[in-house]
Amino acid sequence: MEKSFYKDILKFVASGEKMLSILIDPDKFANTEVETFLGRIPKHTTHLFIGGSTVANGDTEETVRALKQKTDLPLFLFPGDYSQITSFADVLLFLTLLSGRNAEYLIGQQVKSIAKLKNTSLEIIPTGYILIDGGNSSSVSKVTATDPILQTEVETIVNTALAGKYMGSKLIYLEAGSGAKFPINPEIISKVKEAIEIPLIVGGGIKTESQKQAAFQAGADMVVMGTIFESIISPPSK
Ligand SMILES: CC(C)=CCC/C(C)=C/CC/C(C)=C/CC/C(C)=C/COP(=O)(O)OP(=O)(O)O
Ligand SMILES: O=P(O)(O)OC[C@@H](O)CO
Ligand SMILES: [Mg+2]
Repeated sequence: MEKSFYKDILKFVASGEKMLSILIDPDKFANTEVETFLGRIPKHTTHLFIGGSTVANGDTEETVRALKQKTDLPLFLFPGDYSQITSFADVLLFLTLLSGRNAEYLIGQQVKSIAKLKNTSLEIIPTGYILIDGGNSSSVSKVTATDPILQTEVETIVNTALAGKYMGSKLIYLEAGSGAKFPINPEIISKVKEAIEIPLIVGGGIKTESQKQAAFQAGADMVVMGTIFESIISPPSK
């Protein structure tokens, strides 16, 4: 049977085994030090996400190729822009920014990406992406010119996740923004998890083991950590 990274995620969820993804921003990553990086991220890392809100053209592909040579971890593209798509990765998280009302990030980018998807074997996973206030102004908010949903707007967050599910999202990603001051409140995570059966990803501002465990206990199936691991290696002179 053909390999499916999405089915693997469903297996994790079914067994109750939690997933940890480390986010690599190609602009802040030294490709020559991939081995050092891989040696220092947590042993229980299950996935690598590669992407950034703004990444110079070609950088994502170089980083993906460097990683591919040194690891068997699944490489998931988590792009801020369709130009970051490269067929050397395993999966493309086909994001739609459900929290915003900017048509460019609801459908514009997705249409632009199609030319890049012809002749690739990337597995495409429709992903409803919901930006929630993390206490500071995030790059995603700036780049997309959209406001995050406030953490007090729990019903709106839950309804947004459900609407995403009915529109076909196979994953829901609750995002507090890279480098968020505070992560998403566990209460929000549990309310969303109660409402949707599809796998739930949570990220943004998670820096400590206890924050990670709190997200898992509340119902996150996968936690994404980025900024906290960026200091392991820094790029030469980007
Ligand atoms: C082509 C497709 C299907 C999607 C791309 C276009 C869409 C809809 C993107 C969603 C909105 C967006 C801009 C997401 C960016 C996600 C991301 C990689 C965040 C990480 O942000 P950093 O670049 O680490 O931020 P800092 O630079 O502040 O650390
Ligand atoms: O960089 P941090 O704050 O860990 O956030 C990770 C990810 O959710 C950002 O898109
Ligand atoms: Mg970042």
